[in-house]
Amino acid sequence: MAFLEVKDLKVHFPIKGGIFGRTVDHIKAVDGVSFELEKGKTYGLVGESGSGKTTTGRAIIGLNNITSGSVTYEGQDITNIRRAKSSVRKDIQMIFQDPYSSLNPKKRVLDIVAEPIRNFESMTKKEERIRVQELMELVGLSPESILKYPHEFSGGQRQRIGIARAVALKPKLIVADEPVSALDVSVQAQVLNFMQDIQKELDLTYLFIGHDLGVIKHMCDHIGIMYRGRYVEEGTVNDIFTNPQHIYTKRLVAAIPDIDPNKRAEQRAFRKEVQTEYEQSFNDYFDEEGLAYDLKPISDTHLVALPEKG
Ligand SMILES: Nc1ncnc2c1ncn2[C@@H]1O[C@H](COP(=O)(O)OP(=O)(O)OP(=O)(O)O)[C@@H](O)[C@H]1O
Repeated sequence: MAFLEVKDLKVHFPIKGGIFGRTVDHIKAVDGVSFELEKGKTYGLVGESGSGKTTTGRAIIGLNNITSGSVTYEGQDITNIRRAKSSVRKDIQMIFQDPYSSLNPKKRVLDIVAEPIRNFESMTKKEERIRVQELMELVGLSPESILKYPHEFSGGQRQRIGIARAVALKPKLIVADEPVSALDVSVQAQVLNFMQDIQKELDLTYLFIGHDLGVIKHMCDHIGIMYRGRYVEEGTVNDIFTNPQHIYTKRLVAAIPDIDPNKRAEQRAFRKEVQTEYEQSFNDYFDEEGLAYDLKPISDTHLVALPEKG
């Protein structure tokens, strides 16, 4: 049994129009996505802006309505997670992209981090304070800082507060939506390494949403590549980085900056080869609307749900 199974997930947003504000069309933000998460591992959802990654994560956690498909967590159907038992809702939490806007600037850290505790548990004020102080220590901030406001912290520290809030209820699964992309490059690695440390310490499973393949490679065991609401490819980190199949994935991999000076020539050659393949065979990979066709799976674990060509 998979820890989390997402099956043929669709999230369509209505587009209203006309004088009566009727639904005239839909944005197919997520249009048939399937994948499985293994306990204790990190699964990455990758794709360019607008490909549907965030909507997928938000739908799992109940922040977007699911149009069709299903989500199963430890064998229980949680497609409508807002109606699920509170023990399940406590188990799945989210870390948001931007620690500048996701923390209420008018609230003290104590109230920000205690919010999920107040929603789900009954603690005395004293117990709550002790719990938040412990969480501060866990994320590497001083227990006294619970009386400060978000603006008194740096970006990296703010994201640590976001992480403290996300782990306050001892969850098992965390949807991390681009948790470092709003941070200075110099602190990104610290926050990522910290996320890996607490993953081990708290036995967490991550659904890690990102567009930076360098970050994804560092964090993830398995990756799904999204393009316009669908999967184009899925596989282990090794599969995707050493043997990408779809031209879209190849282009993403080819675009990773050259860090290792010994591999620069190799990377340049790969980039050129990918560009030539892209120009020569666009019609083999995409239909007239620019939607990607399915390709042969790299491994048996592939769950690509795209139309067959032809
Ligand atoms: N609440 C909403 N109402 C209407 N359209 C939406 C809504 N949320 C997202 N969309 C649209 O759905 C599509 C997918 O958006 P989504 O944010 O999931 O992509 P993403 O891959 O996470 O991109 P980014 O990296 O920019 O966050 C986009 O076209 C977006 O404009």
